[in-house]
Amino acid sequence: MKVDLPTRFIDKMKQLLGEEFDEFMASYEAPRAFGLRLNPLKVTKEEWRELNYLQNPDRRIPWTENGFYYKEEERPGKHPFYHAGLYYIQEPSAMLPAELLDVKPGHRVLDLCAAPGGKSTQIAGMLKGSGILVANDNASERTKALAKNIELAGIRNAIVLNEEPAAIAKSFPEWFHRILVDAPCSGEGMFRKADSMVGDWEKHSVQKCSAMQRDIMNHAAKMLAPGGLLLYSTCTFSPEENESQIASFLEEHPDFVVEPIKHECGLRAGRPDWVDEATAASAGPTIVSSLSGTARLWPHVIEGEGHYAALLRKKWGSGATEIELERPKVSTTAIAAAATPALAGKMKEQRLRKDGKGKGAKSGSSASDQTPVELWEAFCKQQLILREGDWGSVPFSYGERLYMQPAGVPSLDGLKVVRAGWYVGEVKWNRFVPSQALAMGLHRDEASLVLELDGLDRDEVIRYLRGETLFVAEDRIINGAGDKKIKGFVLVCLAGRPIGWGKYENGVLKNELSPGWRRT
Ligand SMILES: C[S@@+](CC[C@H](N)C(=O)[O-])C[C@H]1O[C@@H](n2cnc3c(N)ncnc32)[C@H](O)[C@@H]1O
Repeated sequence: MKVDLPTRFIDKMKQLLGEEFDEFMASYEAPRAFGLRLNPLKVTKEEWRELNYLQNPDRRIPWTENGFYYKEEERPGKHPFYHAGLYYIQEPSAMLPAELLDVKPGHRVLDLCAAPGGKSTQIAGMLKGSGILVANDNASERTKALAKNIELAGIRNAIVLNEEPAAIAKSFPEWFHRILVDAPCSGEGMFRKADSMVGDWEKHSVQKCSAMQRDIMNHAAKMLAPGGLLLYSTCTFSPEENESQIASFLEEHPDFVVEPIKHECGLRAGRPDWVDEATAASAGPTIVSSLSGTARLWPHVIEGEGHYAALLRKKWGSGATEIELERPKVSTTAIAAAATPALAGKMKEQRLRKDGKGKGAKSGSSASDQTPVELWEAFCKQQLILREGDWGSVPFSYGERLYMQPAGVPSLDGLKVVRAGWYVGEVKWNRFVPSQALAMGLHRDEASLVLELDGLDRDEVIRYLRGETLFVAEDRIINGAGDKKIKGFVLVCLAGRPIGWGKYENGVLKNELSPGWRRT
């Protein structure tokens, strides 16, 4: 493929790469590599192989656990499995940073520049539903895609913010075990992916990006608990935004050190020799030489567009103790007992009603005193089959909207909150209406009524995804509650994974997919 690269970029790369420059340039003529990353919350590698979807299911992306190459013509973004959240389509190199962060179940993780959510969904897979993911982006429009991708992936333990890092740092001092700063950058590694990136590169200078990155990193540093890990990454090649950026950071933050990354699976060492003279002189040789422990992916070495990653550890302070990793123990019975958490973030959509009563709870023909939390509990009893201890979260109403918020989150007061937790539904006309996010986050066996669409009948699946009503014989509805009449909300599944709700009565399944979730 032909890419018109900026002359200034070519000259700079020639100077940096020396003998390797021709190979680097030749990579721009080669076809792009396409990647998808399995969502372990939905499918294991073995199950994926059995689904037999990709022509070559064994083409692993070497530096990731769940990444696979696919051929462009396979178009996985169009497949119904995409709508079931089985995978995320992601540029192969972009799968590296989250993989390096060593996220474990129970961790509190911040993804500070998260939209549209590629790395957040990857991190959530590593958390396996336990711990807390705070996903933030300062671009309001982009947080919509972020929230949707988190919901599509069936993530239950995430909070989505739309904030500047300085604001978050006030609420979460030294709170996170892991932080990812996938920084806004000049995007030199994206030139082959999108022509527009070349124009953007001309507009956003390397210097401007580097100042932004510095500010973001300074705030990230404040939020990391002692002993925690901070992963800084960019999809650009410029040393100013990579090695020099990290050298300056380490100089300003003597409580951080480079945690060396293993240079295997095509990863190359970071380049201390590319740190500019002034920065190198001021940071000193110990810091500069440690930069060889950072990593680069190069498009002429691996199948992918290229990336830079630096893993930094915050040293233990004197007397600091390992921050507690236990998952907060909240049983499902606590759903009934829990009060609304003391949290009143500045939600983007609505203002918090502290009495827990939404507008919907008061409107409608038969006014009732039931709060959204009570209506949600009633819905849980009728429509869901919950297991004791399944949900480490507490219900939280925001106007008519109901969230399950991971237990132990500090006050979000004053922050712009896009999702205060797992958005499970809202009260409309005095009834609880389950959300698409609830459907996507449930396991098939957690719903009382389930319809498994016939995977072989693509037509039925596509009609459902387009928002059409389906006519379904009653004996096809799986009735997990046993004694219940088959009527009401049915969790519609494909290959055992939810894709949305339908409302069933007398052979008719009314489609409950909202327009934003339908396939066009
Ligand atoms: C490289 S992209 C992130 C991609 C994302 N991590 C993913 O994997 O899908 C960088 C993001 O940083 C966001 N951003 C820019 N300045 C920011 C700031 N000061 N604070 C937080 N996010 C910022 C941009 O809106 C953009 O979405």
